[in-house]
This record gives sequence, C-alpha cells and structure tokens, in this order.
Amino acid sequence: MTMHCFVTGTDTGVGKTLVSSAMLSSFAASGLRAVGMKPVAAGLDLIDGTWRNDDVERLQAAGNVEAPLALRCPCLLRAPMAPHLAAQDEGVRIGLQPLLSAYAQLARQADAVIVEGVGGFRVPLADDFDSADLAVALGLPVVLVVGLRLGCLNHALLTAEAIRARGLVLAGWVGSAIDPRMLAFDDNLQTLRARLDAPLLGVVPHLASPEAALAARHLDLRALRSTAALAA
Ligand SMILES: Nc1ncnc2c1ncn2[C@@H]1O[C@H](COP(=O)(O)OP(=O)(O)OP(=O)(O)O)[C@@H](O)[C@H]1O
Ligand SMILES: C[C@H](N)[C@H](N)CCCCCC(=O)O
Ligand SMILES: [Mg+2]
Repeated sequence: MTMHCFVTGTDTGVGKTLVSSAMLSSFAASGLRAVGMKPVAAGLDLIDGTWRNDDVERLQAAGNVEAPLALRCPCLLRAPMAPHLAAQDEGVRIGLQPLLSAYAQLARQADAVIVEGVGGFRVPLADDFDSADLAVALGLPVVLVVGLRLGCLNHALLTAEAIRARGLVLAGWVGSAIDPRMLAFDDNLQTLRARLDAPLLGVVPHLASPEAALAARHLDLRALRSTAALAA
C-alpha cells in the first residue's frame, strides 16, 4: 500500500516541516520506504560553502530513500519570500510539469512520498497556478497542519473548505503547539475536532527540541491507511 500525501498548513511557519518529518520518521520506522519532497522551497543559507534549504535538509534526514536533490526539490529559490516573487527576482518561472515529473519519479521509488507544500494552501506559484493547483494536479490526499495559536480556527476552517472545494480528500489534520502560551488550548482543540470533520492524526505539544522522532511519538497515522487505499 502506498501512503503518499500532500502536507499543507494554516500558514507559513506552523509546523509543516516538523510534522512532515515526523510522518517520514514514523513510516520509515514501520518499514516503509519513505521520502520527503519539497516541490518549491524559498530560502537558501550558505552553510560550510554550500547553499542549503532547511526544509529540504530536514525532510531528507527523516526519510530513508536516497534520491537526488533535483527530485526532492525541483525548484530551489534563494530568497525566503513568496515563491512567485522569489522566482521573478531570479528571472525564472515556476512550471507545474517539472514538479509533477519529479514527484512521479519519487513515487516509483517509495511507499510514502510526503510532499510538503509551501506556506499555506493558496500560495501563488506563478501567474497561472498556485499551491492548491499543485495539490490537485498531484491528486494526493491532504494532511492539514494547524499551527495552534490565536487565529488558527479561522485559518484551519477556511483551508479545509478550500481543500474540499477542489475535490481533494482531507485525510487528516495535526495540531502543532507553536505558541506555548495559547489561551484555552484544549477548548480550541475541541473546536477544531468538532468542526474539521476529518481524523485528528495527533497533537504535537510545544517541544523544547522540535525534532522529527520526538514529534512522531505524538502521531497516530493509522487513519491515513483508509484514505491511502482510496487514493491508490
Ligand atoms: N510543536 C512544536 N513545538 C516547538 N516548536 C515547533 C512546534 N511546531 C513547530 N515548531 C517550530 O516552529 C518553526 C516553524 O515550524 P516549521 O518549519 O515546521 O513550519 P513550516 O510550516 O514548515 O514553515 P514553512 O512555511 O517555512 O515551510 C520551527 O522553528 C519549528 O521547530
Ligand atoms: C520563506 C517561507 N519560509 C516560506 N517557505 C514561503 C512562504 C510564502 C508565503 C506567501 C504568503 O502567503 O504571503
Ligand atoms: Mg516548512
């Protein structure tokens, strides 16, 4: 059975990479061939003479399939900003076909390709397509990461609506406690549980060391199996 999915979030900086890495770590530990893909990454840092993107590196570290960078991240952009603007600065245009082709190649080598979107669900990628169009073109079940902070109820509900409006399956959602001081934490979670109408795959508490394997302890991915079977 394949467990490929598209991970989106309520915003940028809400825990998509942490949760995607935790999913990869969990799938790899259960014996699946798991690989992370970041189709479009914006933000390169010069580390030891090499330009690196933190998301791409974290996803790679959490998976167990060796694949070339060109497949794991076909579109690496320098500036940490909206990807279509970063692309414009570099005089390039983000195209859908290279992203789909890279995904197809990864999917041939893995049981679980975890595709991390960029920012929130409707981030523009070019004049004529956005991140939601990419999810549709990939045809993957979607996992929504809700960064638990004030404002996340509205963002989560709008995102779930947008996912379903495109005919995609919201396979599950994960809460990530990005704000350790959030008021009424449990009541907010309960509100999301009651209204998202999708399986809760876990709540990652605010971790002092936000690492994949530690976050994975808070996930239960069994509910994804039924959706994966539908999508296969
Ligand atoms: N549960 C948590 N506990 C502690 N820190 C967290 C938690 N979830 C996320 N973080 C931290 O919040 C920051 C943003 O998380 P992450 O990089 O996973 O977000 P993202 O949604 O992938 O962002 P981007 O849109 O840039 O890809 C990171 O520093 C991460 O370690
Ligand atoms: C650079 C950052 N970490 C993300 N990768 C890009 C987020 C783009 C957000 C665009 C927007 O919704 O305004
Ligand atoms: Mg990320």
